[in-house]
Amino acid sequence: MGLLSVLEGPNSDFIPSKSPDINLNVEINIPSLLSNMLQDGLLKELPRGYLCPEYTRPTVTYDEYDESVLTDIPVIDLGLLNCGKPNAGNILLGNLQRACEEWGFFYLINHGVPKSHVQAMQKQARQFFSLPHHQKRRAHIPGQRLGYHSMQPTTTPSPSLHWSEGFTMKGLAGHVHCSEFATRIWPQGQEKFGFCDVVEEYTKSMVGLEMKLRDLIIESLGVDSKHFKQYCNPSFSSLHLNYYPTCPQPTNVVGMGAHYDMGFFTLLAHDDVGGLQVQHGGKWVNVKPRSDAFTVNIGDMLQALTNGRYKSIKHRAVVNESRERYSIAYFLSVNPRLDLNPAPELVDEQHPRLYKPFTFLDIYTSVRNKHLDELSRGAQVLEFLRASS
Ligand SMILES: O=C(O)CCC(=O)C(=O)O
Ligand SMILES: [Fe+2]
Repeated sequence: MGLLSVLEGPNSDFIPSKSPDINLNVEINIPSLLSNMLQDGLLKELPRGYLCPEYTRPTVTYDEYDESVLTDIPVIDLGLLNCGKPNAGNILLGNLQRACEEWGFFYLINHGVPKSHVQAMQKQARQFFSLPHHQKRRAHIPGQRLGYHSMQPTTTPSPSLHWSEGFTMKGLAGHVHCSEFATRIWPQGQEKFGFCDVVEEYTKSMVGLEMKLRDLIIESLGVDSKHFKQYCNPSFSSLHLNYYPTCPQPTNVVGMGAHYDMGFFTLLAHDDVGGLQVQHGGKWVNVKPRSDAFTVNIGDMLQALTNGRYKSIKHRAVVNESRERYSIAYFLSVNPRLDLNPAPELVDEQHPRLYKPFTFLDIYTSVRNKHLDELSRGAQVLEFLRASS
């Protein structure tokens, strides 16, 4: 089979290469195709653009679990809300407060989202990413953090390409715009209805859960909720599907480089293949997927609104040689045009204001571009917004 015919379509996104890694003068930055070509022997080596510099190379492989640390990862049980036991609600709020202060990350169990909704969404993600490349590309919108990307655009610049593909849908109050994408991907097919129905059902579940969790997080801070709600009312949310194909050199690449999520918090549904790593106490920790749980990570905007009390956590995704992986991230973000100010109750003499006022939009229009190098080396964007600098 000729190399170009592997691209299976007229519209493929190969990029002319200055120093070709393969015989033809093209470099194909599509991890799923590269993975197949490496397996079939059509390609001998990973294209150089994917190889990590030493300092970002994964040091822990995807399934090395440190049980002693795993048992420390906080577990937040929403079942405590309705269990009828006295004081259960306060126990839940205390647990949540500690999880957000000490980790910025937790497993969320008894969350009320039916397993069937998660499984249906995972099935749709698998179906979408297994389409021929030219068909997935119909959902590609150049230059935007929206739609399908074979080169994932992440908020944090990365020194190497990510070994993953992504598909982002955005919308307000959980109404993510799905049907335009679906009609482009399947102009004649019935598949579009199935896809949109599942996305709608899943996001509806996520909105319910997101609101419940948002209110609990605010309650756990013991502050007036009005201050927080102005930033996420209506909720600015997005649904992001991740696909990590198998890779023959998993310790030389990253599925998704180290980053902090920018928003309020992220609800992540995993399949049973590990790959998420979070940084805690200076070490990378592999997070074992739990089929009964979402993982939740606090984002930078919540860190700023709480004046640094709740921590955004650095995380990344690693890949492996034998099992492809899918994850579904639901991001709750903030109104991009509002100045972010901490809750007044969280600023006092002992806790002076940590960050200057800034908007979410400022990050994209100026802050990020001024600090690309530091960010690609793992810095958090909030470091450049310190009130004292
Ligand atoms: O797939 C994962 O485990 C991580 C995904 C992630 O961090 C993201 O989509 O922001
Ligand atoms: Fe993330």
